[in-house]
Amino acid sequence: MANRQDGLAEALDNEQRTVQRLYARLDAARERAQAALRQVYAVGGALGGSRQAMVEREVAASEQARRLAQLNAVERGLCFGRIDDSGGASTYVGRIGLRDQDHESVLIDWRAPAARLFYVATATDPGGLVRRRHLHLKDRAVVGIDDEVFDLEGMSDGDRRTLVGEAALLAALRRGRTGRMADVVATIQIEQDRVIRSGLQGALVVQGGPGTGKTVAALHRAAYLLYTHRDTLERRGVLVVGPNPMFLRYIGQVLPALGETQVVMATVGELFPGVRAVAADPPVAAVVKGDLRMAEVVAAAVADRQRVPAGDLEVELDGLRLRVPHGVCARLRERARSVRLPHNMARKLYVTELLKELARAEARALEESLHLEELAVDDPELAEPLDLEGDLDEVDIALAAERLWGEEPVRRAVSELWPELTPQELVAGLLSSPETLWAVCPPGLDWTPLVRPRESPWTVGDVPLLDEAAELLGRDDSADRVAARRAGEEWAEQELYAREVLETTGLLEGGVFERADVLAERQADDGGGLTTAERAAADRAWAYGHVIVDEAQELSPMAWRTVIRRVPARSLTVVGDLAQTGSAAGARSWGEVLDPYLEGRWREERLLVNYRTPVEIMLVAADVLAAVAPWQEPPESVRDGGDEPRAVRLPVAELPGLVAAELAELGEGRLGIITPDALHAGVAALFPGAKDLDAPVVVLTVNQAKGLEFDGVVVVEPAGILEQSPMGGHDLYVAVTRATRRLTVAHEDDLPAMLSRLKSTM
Ligand SMILES: Nc1ncnc2c1ncn2[C@@H]1O[C@H](COP(=O)(O)OP(=O)(O)OP(=O)(O)O)[C@@H](O)[C@H]1O
Repeated sequence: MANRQDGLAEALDNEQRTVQRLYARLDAARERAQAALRQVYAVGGALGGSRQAMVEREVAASEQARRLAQLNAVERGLCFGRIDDSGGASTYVGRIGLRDQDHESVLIDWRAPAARLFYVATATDPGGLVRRRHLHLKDRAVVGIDDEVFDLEGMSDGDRRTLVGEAALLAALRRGRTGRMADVVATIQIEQDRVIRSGLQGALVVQGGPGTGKTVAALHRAAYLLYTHRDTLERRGVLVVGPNPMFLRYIGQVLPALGETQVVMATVGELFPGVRAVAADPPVAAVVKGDLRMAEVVAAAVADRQRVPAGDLEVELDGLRLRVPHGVCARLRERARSVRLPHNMARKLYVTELLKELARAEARALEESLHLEELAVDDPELAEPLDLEGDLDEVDIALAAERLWGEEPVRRAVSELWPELTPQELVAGLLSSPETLWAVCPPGLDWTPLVRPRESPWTVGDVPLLDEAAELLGRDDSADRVAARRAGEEWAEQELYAREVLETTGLLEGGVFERADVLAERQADDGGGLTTAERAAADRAWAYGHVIVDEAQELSPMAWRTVIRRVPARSLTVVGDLAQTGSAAGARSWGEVLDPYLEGRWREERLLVNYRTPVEIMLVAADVLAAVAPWQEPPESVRDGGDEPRAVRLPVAELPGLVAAELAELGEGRLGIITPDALHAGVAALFPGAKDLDAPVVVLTVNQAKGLEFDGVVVVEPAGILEQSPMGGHDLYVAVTRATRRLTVAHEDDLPAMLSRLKSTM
């Protein structure tokens, strides 16, 4: 025993020395990046040099600043593993790659091919390794190690573990939840590694039950792809689409902790710059809005705004009546449509042509009025009709058209026939007009649930309609508008950033810059100083290099259209669980939603192990799954020995007592209270302050809880969750699979049959 202890102490000592050396290399790399940053600004004096030189300096500076940020991000847990091969060589694996003074590699980035064995070696297939070691660090000190020795000779069948680094994994899983997802770079499992390192090309679907690490694997995949395809992806950017803002906050720290800060995160409701939709439609309206036929509806609504007057077009101008025959108006509309340009662009052509017709009409009207005057003076000499129209040449017509465009009655008449439209005007107008909906919806599509007042707030389901409208109306200037609006905010941010740069680099003391605003101005000079991620987020038409869609089962067919438009290269990671589909407009099969765009050219990986929910809770969840998606196998839980789930019958008003008892059981842990939509406000009122993920208690609807997890969960009134929508059973499955340790069901109504395993106490 003493020998083993001595051996461990010695191993810790040795590893401590190595880790110290690695941190020294990290410090040296930081100093180099800081010096390089200082150098960039020092070259050519404070503000001198050509514009070209300045731009180059800014590019170099932002590269060094990014490097510095990355080196700072990897401080915690810099090195977490070591692999030893049968030839006696050891390789250390960490959050970043580092080299010594002789340029020899001393730490391998976890994403590099050489680090792969750390994740995929198993007892049955050790790939030439004799040992894998997990290092546990507290700050810069090695506080523990876990070894797996791949000694096939001495191993029985039962010993052949399927979990990689089991001890380290279980230790990671036992940690209390903080309200923010953490990276799992030290304990990635083989099936997750396959997802993470799958190629960039094409679409990868990751289907897996609750807690199988779909989200965490997808985020590590983003980091892996950025590392492996840095050039392409930094230029084009990576977009992560999540189900709601709370979820995006929950996962928001994972990529920065992996040194990657240039990823855009958005809900579908945020994909249209300038609109921030959070409200949800009632299920019936969501289904209609999400139907692919809505693309035709929007197209028909645009066409409906390109009109021909009922009779001739008549415009009163300075006592003259300009008349363009109905047939001519119809011909002009056909001609403008036939160029197949978006509405607002084709409008230019239409307006030009119509103004020319109006110019001719004006000449005719003038002729006519002169003729009448002449008739009135009764001079047969002068009564010969004039031919003013015939006398006009092209230049006269163009000049007259230009003059007419300045006349309000003309503008009004033209705009009634072919108005300039924003997507917002078109969609708000369409949804508030039963007559238009009736006229433009195809038979069989029940448009009645769509009707609403014109000033209604935007819903998430509106965003794909706005996006569709933007495509049909023409390249919009949303990026410019957002940029203009942000210009003010940006300046404040620029200055703050510049101040930080000055402080971290010491440029302030060096006297290179005295004022942060001077530096900020120079940064602003370079295309507004926006990063790829910022430019991409502000531009509706941005083409991303890769898009990750999480909780992808929730997207409607129309939402898919919007997302796919963002990634012309069709390089996608689609992550979800069809048994958790809560939206009535959501997916029932991956083929159904993806085939229209990918024609079967997508591959699927399945994740089968549940890292969140203990066996005891999963038994309850499995009953729900059997009732709502009997074709799906529940995932297998890694954890066991959790507390027995229970049900308590009590009125909602008594929840605070139950929650206090649950918190006492959890000790340090955090608790989520999940309610039916209808009870949410009432329950939230019982727990003031329980709104944010950082609070010890948070009250959520199932929709808000999607993708999140808590040490303990209280599910309130499951019968209400079941009944709240056609997908209520799926919602209940989501609710009962959020806990890592304790699940308690609080109910006043009878428990649904699918929860009969729970014995209710008063
Ligand atoms: N390899 C791993 N090492 C340590 N923890 C892991 C690992 N894989 C998953 N986890 C943890 O398991 C939990 C569930 O992971 P995640 O949220 O990614 O699952 P999910 O499949 O997206 O779940 P859901 O479908 O319910 O949203 C998280 O706390 C995650 O950190």
